This record gives sequence, structure tokens and C-alpha cells, in this order.
Amino acid sequence: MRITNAYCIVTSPGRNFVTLKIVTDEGVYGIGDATLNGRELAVESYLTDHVIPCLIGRDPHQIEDIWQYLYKGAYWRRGPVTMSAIAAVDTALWDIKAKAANMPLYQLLGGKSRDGVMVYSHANGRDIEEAMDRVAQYQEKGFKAIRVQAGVPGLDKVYGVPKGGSYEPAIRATTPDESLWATEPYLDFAPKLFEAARDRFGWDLHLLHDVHHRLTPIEAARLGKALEPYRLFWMEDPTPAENQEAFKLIRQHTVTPVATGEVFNSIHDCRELIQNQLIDYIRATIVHAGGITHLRRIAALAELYQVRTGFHGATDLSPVCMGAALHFDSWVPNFGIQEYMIHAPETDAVFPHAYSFKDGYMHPGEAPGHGVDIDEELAKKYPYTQAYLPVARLRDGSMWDW
Ligand SMILES: O=C(O)[C@@H](O)[C@@H](O)[C@H](O)[C@H](O)CO
Ligand SMILES: [Mg+2]
Repeated sequence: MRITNAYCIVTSPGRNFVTLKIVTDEGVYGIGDATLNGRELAVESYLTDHVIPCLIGRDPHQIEDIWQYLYKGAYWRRGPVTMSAIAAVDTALWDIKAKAANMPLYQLLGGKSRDGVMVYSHANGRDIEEAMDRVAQYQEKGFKAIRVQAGVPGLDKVYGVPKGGSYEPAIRATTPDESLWATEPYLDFAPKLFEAARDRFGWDLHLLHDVHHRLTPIEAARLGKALEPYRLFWMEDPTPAENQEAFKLIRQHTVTPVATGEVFNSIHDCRELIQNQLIDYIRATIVHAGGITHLRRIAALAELYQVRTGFHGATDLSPVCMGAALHFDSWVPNFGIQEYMIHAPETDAVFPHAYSFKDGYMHPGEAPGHGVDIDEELAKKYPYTQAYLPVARLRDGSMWDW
């Protein structure tokens, strides 16, 4: 089998997505997600201008060799653009291999390790009352785990709380939206949000919370300690993770489980966190961490230290990434949980898929490959539209982490 063609499909059904399609001389094709929120065209160019010319004529079954070729052959290693491009190629090649073997991808990885993939979704409210009503709606849908975010008194815009309409962090504009952040009101408010949640919903429901990189390590330690009475499933991205050692300070003060990694793109971003057991869940996922080939290495390292997977699954990761992740989640021995924010209907229409949700669990489906396709004609109806993730500043104007 030989790769005869490969190209990117940029489409924007509800939000921007970049999809790589690899076609072979035996008519089998595979697709991979190459979406990097706010920097989509950088990955599209990396693939179209630099990677695809090197793929034509290759044997698509040589997944590992192609991964090593693209990683070592670029000379300039790692980073979100490079690793998202490699991920897209890798995912498409695993899709081809599983289709050629006429089996769902999870079988190729080693078969199912569980009956279903437990997922969580986002309950966001402008205040505690609205957030609780949204939790009730997701509980009604059957979710066993729900992430809870709410507006913070005194702050106009807060991560995770949309101003009406469906939640989509990337805003269509020619420059990023700016929002103001203040830590003190947030630290005072967060425990009240989870006290209200436990009071109303009791203890059977898994509750999660995303700090979204906004605290210093000692502030994150304080938050983790304050949330201990409410037994969270995890406190996510408590502090920026470039300095992995900083998480030691959090661990010294709190037993609230910690999850991080959605912005990671290689095993080197999380090696110390995992080996020193500074986290409980690793969030790096297929589209940004080099694809299935590299993510298997991250998950294997994590298993040695009883760290579990908790893959990122926001709506800016396409259904292609979700489909591949669900096959990975079905197989991986040290599975924790899968984020599932539920894509917009127009997104699901462009990306027909075999996966399904039932009673709080997802199932990848039995279609050969990862079970997700792209309707190229429909995709053409949604042209790319410049969009940026917001930036955050403190009250004195200092840049902060959004
Ligand atoms: O955990 C999450 O889902 C968030 O951190 C994401 O929604 C994140 O804000 C977006 O993926 C950024 O593009
Ligand atoms: Mg997050």
C-alpha cells in the first residue's frame, strides 16, 4: 500500500477545525485532527507546505517510522504546531491501518479494557444558582461526572462562563478579547460553589473544576485545601506547568486530586510530574501530543506511577480527535475519565461518527478505524473565520494566564 495523496480540510461549523486526509493507492483513506485553537492555519501550513510532500509514496503501514521521521527529521523538535501536525498524520495512519485490518481501532491497540468510557461535561453558570441548575441538567442527561464553573462576584468575565449562547472560548475577531482576572475573589468564592453543589446533589456525583492555570503554586495549594471537604474528582490546571517542580508545593498541602496537561505536546512536558507523582491525571490528548503513537508512551509511563488518563475533550478538539480518543480510552489500562463537551450539531453533521453516549458513558462504536469521517462537500459551506482565545490581565494591566 502507498500514500498517493494527502491534503488539509479547513472548515468552521460552529468553530474552526483543520483535518488531514491521507489517501492510499488501495482506496483506503484515513483522517486526523490537526486543530490548534487560535493558531489553526499554522498547523495547516506546517502540514501542507512541509510534511505532506514527504508522505507521498510512503507505506502508510509504517506508522512508527513515519512518526520518527517527522519528529527527528524536522530537526526543530516538539511544540504545539509541530506535534499537532505529527498527531494528525499519526491518527490518519492508525485509521488506515485499522480500516485495512477491517477492525475498530481499539482492537488494534489491544482490545477493550472496559465496558464503557466514563465522560464528564461542563456545567457553567453566571452565578451559583445558574451553575447548580446546569449541573441538574447534565445529571438529568445521565452524566456521572460534571465539571462545575461559575462567574465570580466582582469579575465581569470568567473562564468557562459564556456570555449567552453555546460555550466556545475562541472568539471570532481580528484580535483577542481581553478579560480581567483577580485571584482573591476567586479563592474566596470557589469553596462556596462546591459547598452548594454537595448540598444540592450529594456525594454520588463526581465534581470537577478547572482553575485554568490562574494561580501561583501556593494559591493552588490553598484552593486545594479549601476544596478538600467537597471531595473533588480533580482540580485541573491549578498553576502553569512549565516548571513541573512547582507542583511539589501543591502536593505538600492538599490531597485534592490534580489534573493537568491539555496544553502539553510531548512526554517531556509531564515526565517529572508523573515520575514524582505530582499529578493524578494526565490530560494530554491525541491531537496535541503527537497522536496515538506518542500518547501510548505517555500513558505507559503514567501507568508505572498510578497516574490515570483524563484526556482533554473540549469542543475545539474535533470529533476526529474524540473518536480516536474513545478507542484509546476503551483500551488503555490506566484510564481515568474522558472530557466530552458535546459538539455543536453543525459540527457533528460535518464529522459523521460511530461513537455514542449513553447513561454517562461513551462507546467508540464498531466501525473499522476510529469511526469518524468528514463530509467534504458540507465542510465547504463553513469557511475559516479568524478566531482567538481570550487573553487575561490583572487589575493593574499585567498580563496573566487566561
Ligand atoms: O478543560 C477544558 O476543556 C478547557 O481548558 C478548554 O476548554 C480550553 O479552554 C480550550 O480547549 C482552549 O482552546
Ligand atoms: Mg482545561
